[in-house]
Amino acid sequence: MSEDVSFAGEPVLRPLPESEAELAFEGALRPRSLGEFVGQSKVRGQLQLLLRAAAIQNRTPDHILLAGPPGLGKTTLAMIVAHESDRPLRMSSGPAIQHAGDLAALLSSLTPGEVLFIDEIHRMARSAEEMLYLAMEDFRIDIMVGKGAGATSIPLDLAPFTLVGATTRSGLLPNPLRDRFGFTAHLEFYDESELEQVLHRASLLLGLDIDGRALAEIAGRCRGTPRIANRLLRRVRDYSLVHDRVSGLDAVHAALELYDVDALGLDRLDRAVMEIILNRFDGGPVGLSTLAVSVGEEAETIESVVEPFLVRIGLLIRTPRGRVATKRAWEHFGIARAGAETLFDSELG
Ligand SMILES: Nc1ncnc2c1ncn2[C@@H]1O[C@H](COP(=O)(O)OP(=O)(O)OP(=O)(O)O)[C@@H](O)[C@H]1O
Repeated sequence: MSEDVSFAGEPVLRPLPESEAELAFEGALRPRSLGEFVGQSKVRGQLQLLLRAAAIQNRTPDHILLAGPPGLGKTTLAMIVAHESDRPLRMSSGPAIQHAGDLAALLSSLTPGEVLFIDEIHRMARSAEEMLYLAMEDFRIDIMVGKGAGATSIPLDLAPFTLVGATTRSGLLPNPLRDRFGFTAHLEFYDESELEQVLHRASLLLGLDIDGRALAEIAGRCRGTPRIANRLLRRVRDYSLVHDRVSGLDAVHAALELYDVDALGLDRLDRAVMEIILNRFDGGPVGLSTLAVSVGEEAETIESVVEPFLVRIGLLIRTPRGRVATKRAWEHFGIARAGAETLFDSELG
């Protein structure tokens, strides 16, 4: 059985109750304090300072913007901000706030000191965004009553609150909104040693007895993303449950092969994209829309989910003429080009 482990004085982690361990959705594995939160040490230090200063002055912490790709811990940190400042948390999302009235109802119902988390804040309606400017700065909103010439605005004071916004597309936020956050944290992808810590912690909570080599193998294939790490760990757990004779590393290799995750962490869609570029477009360049149609996916999915990873691990480059496969891509997919240098070389001169 896995040993107890504490994170720098944090509560000792013990396996979840059997029922919860079996249903261990993300929530059950989610860190509940900054001490349990693995990696992102700079962000953790900045948040800890901001929260402690607010506590000393007995005021609500400044508004916080959490930016970064999916699965890196933005929601987790929002929950930790509420937990560490011992304040209630209210959760919403940009898509759920499609009118200023939606936001007015939300803001006016907040209790003093409440933490309001708005996920995907870049997808909030513009009219609501403009209402947020005054709310963030003066804890006040102006409610428009009536229409046309007879319309009047009624000021409504709000309870002081802390807004935590999360976004995967910070470039889409208008400057007036971005400027009103007292602190913006940029979450980076995790390195393999941090992901091994995430996995070790999750294995303790899941009551999994899995060796370090197996955790290292998973860490190398989860695209620098804790959400993916935990998901792959659960698949390995399932595989070991069904094939109870299989050891840690064998279970990892067998499970990840079954779920189509290769040695670099590429999944089915990643490989489909790369194989189209390599085989159908001879390494590229190929435009985003052509690529999306060829693999039958939305261009947005290709651009915001698939490509950042392929670029980050050096299989793809984005050029003005389109996407181009790198030499490493040809090697990884074991496709020899007949003699000629890859376009990648000529692209870079
Ligand atoms: N630093 C971390 N340490 C340990 N586990 C983590 C960490 N960050 C994230 N996780 C795990 O990954 C899961 C996903 O994290 P989270 O939901 O916070 O990501 P997110 O950035 O909000 O994603 P999205 O942008 O898709 O909403 C969490 O449930 C948690 O179990």
